[in-house]
Amino acid sequence: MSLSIPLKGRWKLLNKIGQGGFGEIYCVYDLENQQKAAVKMERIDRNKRALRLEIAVLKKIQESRFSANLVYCGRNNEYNYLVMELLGPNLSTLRKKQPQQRFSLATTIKLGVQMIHSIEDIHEVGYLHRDIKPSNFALRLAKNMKKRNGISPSYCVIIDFGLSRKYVTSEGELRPPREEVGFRGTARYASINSHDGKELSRRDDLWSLFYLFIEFLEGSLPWQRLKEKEEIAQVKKKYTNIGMCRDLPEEFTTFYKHIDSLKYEDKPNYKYLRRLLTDIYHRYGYDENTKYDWQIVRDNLRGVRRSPSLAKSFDSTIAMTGTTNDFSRSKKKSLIRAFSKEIQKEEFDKMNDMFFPKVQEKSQNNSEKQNSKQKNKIQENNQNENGTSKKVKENESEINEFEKMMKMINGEDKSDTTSSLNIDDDRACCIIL
Ligand SMILES: Nc1ncnc2c1ncn2[C@@H]1O[C@H](COP(=O)(O)OP(=O)(O)OP(=O)(O)O)[C@@H](O)[C@H]1O
Repeated sequence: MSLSIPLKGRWKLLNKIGQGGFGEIYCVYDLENQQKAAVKMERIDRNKRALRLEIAVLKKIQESRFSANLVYCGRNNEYNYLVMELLGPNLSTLRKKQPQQRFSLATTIKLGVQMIHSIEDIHEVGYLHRDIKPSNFALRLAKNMKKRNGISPSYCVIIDFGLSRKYVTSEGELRPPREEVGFRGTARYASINSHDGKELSRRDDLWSLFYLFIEFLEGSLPWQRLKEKEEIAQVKKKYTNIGMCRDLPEEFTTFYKHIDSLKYEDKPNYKYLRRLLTDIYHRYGYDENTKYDWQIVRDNLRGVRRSPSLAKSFDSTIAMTGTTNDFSRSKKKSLIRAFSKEIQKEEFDKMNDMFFPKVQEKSQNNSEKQNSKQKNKIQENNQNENGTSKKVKENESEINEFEKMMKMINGEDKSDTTSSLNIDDDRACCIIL
């Protein structure tokens, strides 16, 4: 596609930053506010479309600190597109850059608590994500960390709602499970229920998160090298908590047991799961100064060259956070004990609240202001963007639905909500290994 013509005369395409099964992600330059943003593009002649659903879910979780800011959605002759906040690297890329391709316990826990929050927030608005995996979490850029309405946004953000599904009815009741459904998600992280063709529920997003934790801490999963999803399923079924959590703090076994106890209809105890992680954090003596692995590696590179004493203290820090692979797991644990500070549980709770305050309502005022700003912008350019392509044959009602949603998202139609959209949840499904 041409990179020279700005989308809607406003977003100039700079470079491609991501490619997924459903679309391409570009970094764009916003000529209006001189800021960079990200655009997800989906060809309108594709058979399987996911962007409409993605926009609907992203809109619904805009109140969450764990979502990317939705800026605009539109269509031109070739693409449906979504303009959103530009994020940093995804967690899969970051992990692969770590020594032995694994994260420390501290980093895994800090990210883990945020990931549980983000999953809870999606569930709260009635959707399952159904594709929880490291590349579907990305870091927020430092310049976007400033408070919005007094609330600090999270550092780790959940993305990609192309495989989401509404699990409640419009009355808020749980949808009854279908007898048999096809495989959904990404084979490496999919729950056994998904392999078995069962209807997924809230517990399944947490199963994927559990596999993600193991990969973060161990550097790989036991089925890492397998390509066929049937083979992956066989190996997954052999691994119980004993095999998976053997070398990990006992709380991971408790985590496993909790999600294993959940039935289709059960609501997971998100708070309890977060608590299990923060208990480990507390016990190992990590505190608010404990850095993410990528920050340590960066500082380490700077510091070691400058001063030997600083280098020594970095060695201690690295031992505590487990970013080096020169230490065995037990050596790391004993070093952590040696360095750990005795902090009180109450203090830790305070610290946890400070890091991960509860999601609060953003002020109505602000979103109204945003809506009216966007409304003005869309009115200026409406003529060019809303026409349907003569070259591409499309289903009329689908176009109408997308445009209806565009109007609502971009602030032109305030009477509507995404829940009234007729989105066929499973149309976008595909098997991704
Ligand atoms: N807002 C963003 N800012 C920066 N990078 C992003 C953004 N959104 C997505 N990306 C990058 O693009 C990659 C692919 O994005 P996404 O998962 O949304 O696409 P997808 O087509 O649904 O992918 P998949 O088929 O893997 O599920 C992400 O892993 C991330 O690295």
